[in-house]
Amino acid sequence: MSTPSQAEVRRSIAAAGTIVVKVGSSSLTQPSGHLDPAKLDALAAALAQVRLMGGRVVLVSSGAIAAGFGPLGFDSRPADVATQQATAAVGQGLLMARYETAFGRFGIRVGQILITAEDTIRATQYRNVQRTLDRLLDLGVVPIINENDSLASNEIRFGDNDRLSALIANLVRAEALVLLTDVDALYTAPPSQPGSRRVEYVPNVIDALGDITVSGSGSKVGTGGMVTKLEAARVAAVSGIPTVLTCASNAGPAMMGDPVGTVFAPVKARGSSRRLWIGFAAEPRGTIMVDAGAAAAIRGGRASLLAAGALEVHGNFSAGDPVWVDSEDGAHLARGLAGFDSEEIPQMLGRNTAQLKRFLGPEYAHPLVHRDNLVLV
Ligand SMILES: Nc1ncnc2c1ncn2[C@@H]1O[C@H](COP(=O)(O)OP(=O)(O)O)[C@@H](O)[C@H]1O
Ligand SMILES: N[C@@H](CCC(=O)OP(=O)(O)O)C(=O)O
Repeated sequence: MSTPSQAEVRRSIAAAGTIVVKVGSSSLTQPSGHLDPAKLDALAAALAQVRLMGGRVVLVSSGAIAAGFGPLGFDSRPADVATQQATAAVGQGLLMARYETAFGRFGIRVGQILITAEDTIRATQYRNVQRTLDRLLDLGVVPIINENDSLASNEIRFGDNDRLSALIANLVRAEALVLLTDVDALYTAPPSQPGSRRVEYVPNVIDALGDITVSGSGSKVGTGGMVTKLEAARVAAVSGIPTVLTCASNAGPAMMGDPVGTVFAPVKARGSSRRLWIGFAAEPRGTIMVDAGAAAAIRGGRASLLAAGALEVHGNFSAGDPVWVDSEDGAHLARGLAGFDSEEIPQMLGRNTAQLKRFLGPEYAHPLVHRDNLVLV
């Protein structure tokens, strides 16, 4: 695929039929950290324009914790996980009530979907989310998605919504991803650093990562900072989706293809969404180390990981969890979804299918990771 010009990428964003917009907590809050209804109303108005012109719009919105801590009597965002989860349970309803009113002014309905990283990697859940989103969009609804903070486990969670928004863009086959934050663009270094310059166009986000200094959140309420936004732009780019990153007040112009913020070109034609999901959705829970023969087969791209080629297993995971597949020298070869619990695997290591069937039973005569659930890294 040849690299498009900046103008071409911006035009493709303006022409997008389906668009995923992610807004961070920092764009929805006052300096105190509390939710700012005026900012939320302005965002809803910009998205409503696109919807009313026939666009299919999905909003991934953070802000549940920001919306909840004031009403609960806290001065700032709580630091411990249990209180954050309780605060999100209170704030999510308040956030949705605000969105309902704001979009209602334009006669637009909204629908809430809360997602945990854990349930998005299961095939059935993945298909359920996809089906529900497709139907909501067919009905003209603006789906509003957030991580299910109250239920997310500490070990497996998105934390920020940046990567989640890129996965959702892939899931709904969006033609554009818009990341709205509290800075107007990506800079060559954190904007507080003297000499940092705005980056207008990133033709290849993978190559660009080495030239840009990024840091975590600059605000009291955001979590991921630029690191997770670049990761989201990368996930979108490898799914064939262009991204524009800018501040929330630029949402309208960004979606119209105006020269605001930073635009990232797609680097690949559209790929399989389920495989991408496996590759990026959640942190692996463990590692299966393989011998040289299995490593070569996996690098070839068509092979399942069989127990015969596996040497060691590390970590504590259940069947269906994401795992690394590593070579003997510790290099990551692939990510995949394990076919067995970690404690079942040691007795299977090095055994071929006939041996597995004979010694352990027919239920063990299956790959440790099936090729449909394996993504090279
Ligand atoms: N190279 C960079 N260019 C722009 N912003 C950066 C860069 N590195 C770090 N940042 C910081 O990232 C912040 C945005 O991330 P974050 O606070 O997590 O926002 P959000 O709540 O929108 O997810 C900015 O306010 C900025 O301070
Ligand atoms: N899901 C959390 C998002 C946490 C957060 O701060 O995310 P972000 O502002 O996107 O970095 C919430 O709604 O509060």
